[in-house]
This record gives sequence, C-alpha cells and structure tokens, in this order.
Amino acid sequence: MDEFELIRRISPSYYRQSSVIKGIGDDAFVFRATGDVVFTTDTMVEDVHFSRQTMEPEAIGYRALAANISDLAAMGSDPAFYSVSLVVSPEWTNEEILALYEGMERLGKQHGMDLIGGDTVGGKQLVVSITAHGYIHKGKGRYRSHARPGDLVFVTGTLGDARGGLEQLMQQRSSASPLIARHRYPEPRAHFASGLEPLQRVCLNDVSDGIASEANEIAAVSGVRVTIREQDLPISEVLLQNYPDQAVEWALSGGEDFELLGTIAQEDREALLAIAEHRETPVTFIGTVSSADAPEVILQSGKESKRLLRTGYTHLQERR
Ligand SMILES: Nc1ncnc2c1ncn2[C@@H]1O[C@H](COP(=O)(O)OP(=O)(O)OP(=O)(O)O)[C@@H](O)[C@H]1O
Ligand SMILES: Cc1ncc(C[n+]2csc(CCOP(=O)(O)O)c2C)c(N)n1
Ligand SMILES: [Mg+2]
Ligand SMILES: [Mg+2]
Ligand SMILES: [Mg+2]
Repeated sequence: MDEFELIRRISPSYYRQSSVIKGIGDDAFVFRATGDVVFTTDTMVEDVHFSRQTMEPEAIGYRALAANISDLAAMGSDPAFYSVSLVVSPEWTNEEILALYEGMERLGKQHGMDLIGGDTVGGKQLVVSITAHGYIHKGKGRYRSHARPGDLVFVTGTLGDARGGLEQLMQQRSSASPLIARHRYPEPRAHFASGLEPLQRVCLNDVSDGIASEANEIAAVSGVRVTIREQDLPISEVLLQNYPDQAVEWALSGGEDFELLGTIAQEDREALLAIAEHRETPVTFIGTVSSADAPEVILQSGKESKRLLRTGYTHLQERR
C-alpha cells in the first residue's frame, strides 16, 4: 500500500458535516463557515506518548484524536472536522496503519466528526499530528482567563487513572485492567462541554498534563488564587486499591486523563449539576477561586495548606 492507496482506503464515502464543500482528494479542504470556528493541534510521537510494545495501533489513533477533541471540549466547542499528518516507519504493516485510522474513526463517529484531509510521509518513528476544528456558540468560548473570585472549581470524571494504566502497561500486567482501558481509550468530554451552553461564563481547561499544571494555567491567565481540597479529589476505587501510595500524586500530576477542569459562578452550581446528570458526566467540586496579588494554586490537605506548583510532564526540558 503506497501513500495514494492509503488515501484511497481512508477516504470517507460521505461527510457527516453538511458544511463540507471539498473534502479529501484535492490540494486542500474547503468548508463553509457560519459561526465562530475553533482550531487545535496536538501531536503524538512514538516512545514519547506511546510505545509500540504497549499500545495497539487502534488505540494510538483513538487517543491521538481524543487529545484533540479534549482541547475542542476545553474551549466549549462542538467537534466537526479533523485532519491527520502521519509520519510512518517501514515496520508498520498496511493493516496496522489502517487500524490507526479505524481507532480515529471510531471516536470521530461518536462526535459526528469528518476526516477531511492530512499528509503522509515515510520516516523513522511514528508521529501522528492531528488538527481538529469545531464550532462555538457566539460569546460562549470557555477560556482559561474566565475564572473569577468567588467561583467554584470542578472537575469531570476521576483523576490519575491514565497514569495508573501507564504504570501497569510498563510493568506488563494483564491488559484487562480498567486503568489500562482509561489510558488507551480516554473519553474526551465534548458532549458535556457543549451542554454548558446555557451558562453565561465558564472557565475550562482540559487535563493533559495534570491538574497541578492546568490549575496554574487558569490562575495565571485569570489573575486569581485557585484553592484545591485534596480530600475532594475524585480518585477511582481501582486506582486507590492498586496504588494507594501514588494515587494522590498521580491525580494531581499524572496527566493524560483528558477530563475537564473548570470554574463557574456559585449561583450556577445547580445548573451545572443538572447538565452533568443529563449528559451522564460525573462532576466533583474540588475547590474555590479567590482574589490574589499574585496568581497561585493552593492545595489544602486537612488543616495544612501549601503551594501547588506546576508539576507534570514538560517537553523540551533538556536543552542548551
Ligand atoms: N510550536 C508551537 N507553535 C505555535 N503555537 C504553539 C506551539 N505549541 C503550542 N502552541 C500554542 O500554545 C498554547 C498552549 O498550547 P499547549 O500545547 O500547551 O496546550 P494544550 O494542547 O492544552 O496542552 P497539551 O499539549 O499538553 O495537550 C496554544 O494556544 C497552542 O496553540
Ligand atoms: C511511553 C509513554 N511514556 C510516557 C507517557 C506519559 N506522557 C507522555 S506525554 C504526557 C503529557 C501530555 O503530553 P502533551 O503535553 O504532549 O499533550 C505524559 C503524561 C506516555 N503516555 N507514554
Ligand atoms: Mg497542545
Ligand atoms: Mg488543553
Ligand atoms: Mg492538548
């Protein structure tokens, strides 16, 4: 299968989004924009974001798209399109490359998305770079700068499971574990995020690096103090049972959970819970926002409080 045959095999036979004017098969993609359009890009690289020993091709494709949908969700947008730039090494069989796209299609379909283009290059290790597009309702972008003193801090789902799954994968335990499933097949919260439309102001950030990092991003650009109560962090039973000593640390800075961390006005608490229930998304209130001379994140553990620094995964650290 050469690059042209690959393109033929992955081209959709129809488009779900009615705004598509020219899909795969020309020099570029054309669609008719009617509202505010969101663009995001995230890249996954072999031996950085996944290892071939522990991730099947279908899961690599699924997770690469999940990371992008998660960023669309974090802006409050409805996912619409994605394009895929692929660098692939000769070790990959035709079936494996197609399985990568099947993983993306499986998740893309759940969100009504169309594959609208990409690029294919032969190289030394697998790199999957996805650009995803979505729409936001006018004035309803959910920015990191939207936190205000008095807000409640919430998070969806549970935290740290993806890190627990990675640990199990690295120790080559049985792949039937629910933590491994969370690592391989995260559920980006786009359906929940677009359901927040009735709320006037929501601050959102998705959890790719860990909430210690994401909460600091919110504090910095909103110019506020974010206080998080350790005892309220949503940690799954299975993570607590398997990794009692690491669970809290991984909940704070394990990363790759692709949950949403957000803040809302106190008076929107009931409305948020109703939307969460309707969209079958667990939501936990974990803290508060207050005014501060300098932005900071505080972790409250019982009666003790300490600064929560921006720990978590950071690329490009060892550099001249
Ligand atoms: N190499 C780059 N060139 C231009 N802009 C960049 C580059 N890398 C990141 N950005 C921009 O910086 C901002 C933050 O990007 P970042 O990748 O940290 O966010 P994220 O996708 O939410 O996090 P993560 O990559 O951990 O999932 C975004 O506006 C992004 O478009
Ligand atoms: C083989 C392997 N080693 C380590 C990790 C952990 N990891 C890699 S990137 C990242 C942060 C998010 O990345 P980005 O900032 O690019 O979104 C994390 C937690 C993994 N998943 N697989
Ligand atoms: Mg990014
Ligand atoms: Mg993000
Ligand atoms: Mg991201």
